[in-house]
Amino acid sequence: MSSRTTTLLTATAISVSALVAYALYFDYKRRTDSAFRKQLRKQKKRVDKSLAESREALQAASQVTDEELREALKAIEEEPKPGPELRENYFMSQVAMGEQLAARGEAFVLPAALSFYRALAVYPSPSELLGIYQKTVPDEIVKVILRIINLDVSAPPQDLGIDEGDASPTRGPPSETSSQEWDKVTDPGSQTPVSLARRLLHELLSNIIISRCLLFPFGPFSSPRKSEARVLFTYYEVFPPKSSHVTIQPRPDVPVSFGPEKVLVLTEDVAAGQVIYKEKPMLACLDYDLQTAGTHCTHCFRELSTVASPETLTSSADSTKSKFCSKACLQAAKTRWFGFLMSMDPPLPAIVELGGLPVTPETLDARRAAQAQLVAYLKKDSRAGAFLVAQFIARQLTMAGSKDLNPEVDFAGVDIQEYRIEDHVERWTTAPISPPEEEYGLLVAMLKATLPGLEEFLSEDSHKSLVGKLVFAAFGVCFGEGREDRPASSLRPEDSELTRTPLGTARQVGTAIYSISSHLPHSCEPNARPVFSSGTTELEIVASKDLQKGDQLSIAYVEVGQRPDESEKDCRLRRRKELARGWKFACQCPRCAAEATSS
Ligand SMILES: C[S@+](CC[C@H](N)C(=O)[O-])C[C@H]1O[C@@H](n2cnc3c(N)ncnc32)[C@H](O)[C@@H]1O
Repeated sequence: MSSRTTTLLTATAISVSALVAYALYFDYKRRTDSAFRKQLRKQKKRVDKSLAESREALQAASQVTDEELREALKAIEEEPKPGPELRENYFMSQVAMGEQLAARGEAFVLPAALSFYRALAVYPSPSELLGIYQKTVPDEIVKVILRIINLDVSAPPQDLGIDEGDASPTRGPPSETSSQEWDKVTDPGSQTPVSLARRLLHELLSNIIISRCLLFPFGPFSSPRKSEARVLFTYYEVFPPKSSHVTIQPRPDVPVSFGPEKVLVLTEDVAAGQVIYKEKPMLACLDYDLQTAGTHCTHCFRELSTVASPETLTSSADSTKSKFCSKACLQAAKTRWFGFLMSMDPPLPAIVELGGLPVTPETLDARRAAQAQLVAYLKKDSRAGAFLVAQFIARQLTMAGSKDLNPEVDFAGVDIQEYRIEDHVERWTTAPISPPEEEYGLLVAMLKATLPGLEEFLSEDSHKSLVGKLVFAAFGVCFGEGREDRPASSLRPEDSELTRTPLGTARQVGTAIYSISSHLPHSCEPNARPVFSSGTTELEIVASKDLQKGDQLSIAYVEVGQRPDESEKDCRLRRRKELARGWKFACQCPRCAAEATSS
């Protein structure tokens, strides 16, 4: 027998005999000693009382009313607050206390939640800490913390006291947080911490929308802000994924090079007709006439006549009457953008409803009306830009608000957890276009009606810059040879939104944006073509001829073939006009150069 087994058996034997001995002694005393009996009765009363107290506390924790939480919140607000130098210690002690209370069981749910809340209120990056709580603190406590935050939302907005120009996200655990970050938690000139909910909302929005994309756009190979260095250094190493058989490279400085600053280069030989890579869209907007006709899936554009029973949202929740070809499409749209943009669902369900928008018939009506106006705007001259911008904002928020920060497996078909939609878009160049004035107002109204405060983060300039990025990267999704029945635009060609498609924008069913293919330049003599063979928005880039490793890929943004009634000169002129009007560039492709000298 091993010494360990012996020790265990000995220990068990001793405890069993000790228990038996104690039971015999206890029984003897109870029968013979009246003082012992009295003491026992007293003890029982004490135990009963404390049990009743715990039961009450337990009930109080699970049934704690908003009123009680509001009082607790008020009491916390009145507590003296630690100055900047003591804030970190205060944070540590509140987390430690929260952990101790949480370990004491259900009766301590409320006090534990209050301690965690106090810690959150002084932490420089509350949404990050909330994410940590969600992974490490018992669910019932997190629920109470979220309820307190929601109550906090109704507090009047205060000056956040955060320097927006330095709103870089604080990453890493609390110990890595710099002392400067701890200083940011307070209003300047006062010791009152700003409303936690406002700080959460502000942090979420400024980190994502403002600092990451709109106010500080930077070119793909230009010097990054410090906090973004890690992302920039590795971005082009992991994106595009190896399976796409292409890399993004700075344009080589050779005499016949044309167009964009960076190019897509093949990493292996491919034969004519071979699919080089496939990718799903980051954003997609069905043409208005098809959306209202209900003939195509709002998410993947699949024709619904090919589907047994399309899915719809309950009618009251969807002002657009959208239809989906499958539960998967309905779910994907709902969680990524549709829920935010086109439904009456809470805008940020996964974290907490930070908007503070009271849910009343009036606020719901206002939200519904703003959504309907935005959708109706699509009709006007078939403009998808405003809707794509709204989708882009919605996707950033829903991704950031999602509990597990799901990887973006839905586009480019790869797990690129580190790089989200904004990481791609911020690397794109902004085209010099001015969207119609009313567009900005419509977007602002929609954001305001969905998540009040959000509209402050979309300035006219940032809207313009986003439209310039998104519209210029847009592809026209065409099935087969394209459709014949797209309503004609009444606009001058230079004012219309054009999409990249060799079949012509007039033949598309909708507009979609792709992370890899946005980098494909135009050539009037392209070596690859976009194809939608699955009858959905999934894009395939197919080689038009045998290609070799190292070749730069190009596609035709417009119809490049010489029509029967056209001379070579006319064809050249038509292509160049369309490119200049639609994409504001003078085509410098080899064919244009060659034809310029021959004519
Ligand atoms: C594929 S690139 C843009 C890539 C990426 N979306 C970005 O913004 O960095 C498209 C841009 O490159 C330029 N471009 C593409 N093809 C061109 C061509 N044939 N001649 C001249 N410029 C071209 C135009 O400025 C066009 O808007």
